[in-house]
Amino acid sequence: MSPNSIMEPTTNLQKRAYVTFLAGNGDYVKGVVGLAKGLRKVKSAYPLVVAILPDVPEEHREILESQGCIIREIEPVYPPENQTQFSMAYYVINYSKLRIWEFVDYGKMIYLDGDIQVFENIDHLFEKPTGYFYAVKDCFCEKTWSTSPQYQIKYCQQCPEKVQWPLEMGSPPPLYFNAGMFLYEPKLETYFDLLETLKVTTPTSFAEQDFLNMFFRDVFQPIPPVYNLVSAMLWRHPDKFDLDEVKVVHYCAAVREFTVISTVLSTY
Ligand SMILES: O=c1ccn([C@@H]2O[C@H](COP(=O)(O)OP(=O)(O)O)[C@@H](O)[C@H]2O)c(=O)[nH]1
Ligand SMILES: OC[C@H]1O[C@H](O[C@@H]2[C@@H](O)[C@H](O)[C@@H](O)[C@H](O)[C@@H]2O)[C@H](O)[C@@H](O)[C@H]1O
Repeated sequence: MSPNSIMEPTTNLQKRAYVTFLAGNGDYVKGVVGLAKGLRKVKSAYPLVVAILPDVPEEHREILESQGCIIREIEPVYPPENQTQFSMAYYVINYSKLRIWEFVDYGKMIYLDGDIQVFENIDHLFEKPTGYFYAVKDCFCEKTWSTSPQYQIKYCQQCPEKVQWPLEMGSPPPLYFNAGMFLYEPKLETYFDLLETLKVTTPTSFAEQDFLNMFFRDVFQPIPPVYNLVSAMLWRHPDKFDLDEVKVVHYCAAVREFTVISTVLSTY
């Protein structure tokens, strides 16, 4: 079958949506419901697509549909066989996020993790110039990074002025984004390239986040932390953002830190 006979869904470059990922029958569905409510509350003009693995129960699918979500079942994506110790064992299922590049009936999509809440409208991000991958720089200061050279020398890209990257360690790591929120353009060519590249890429601690950082390194455009405030930023780098300007909060923290997050956010 010649390549041009592959039936491609019609791409509508003006068609936009938010998209998240849901796996399993646990509490993440509550996060996705919160995300759907948050987007509605800030009067977003675009729907929320939920890419779900087959293990999401019918009851959860119905709850999401009742919240106006567009459900799309995807097949899991697994990294090559490996002995990698992921920073969190369950990260292995996060490679399934790569399926969202197949949603080519949309021209642009903003991916948001299910543990994210949107407090102000961010629809304007869709007007960003095409051809780039927009995301927020991550922080290396949490224990989850303890096996990384950055953590071991207390270097963080959020404050490179504090601990200089030593010359003897070569060039500093390239800018690195958190993969819990990003603006991207679904394209089949990119999708197939992602899957083929994954087959020959050794998995590392942060699973698909590391992989996406490697894959999009040349087109990654950092956007301000107010678009994906990784919770650790509240206690690690409070000087790097204005809490009054925060639009999106990413609750990716150990449970004990939720008290800090809720205390700090409740004062605003
Ligand atoms: O068992 C799981 C694990 C992860 N996720 C989805 O994958 C995202 C990324 O995982 P997680 O939030 O745990 O990563 P973090 O940003 O907290 O490291 C979640 O927000 C969910 O949207 C899920 O649905 N079920
Ligand atoms: O599978 C890898 C995950 O990596 C990222 O989470 C991490 C990262 O933010 C670290 O910097 C934090 O220290 C850590 O707590 C947090 O879990 C993404 O948010 C998530 O969507 C997913 O890609």
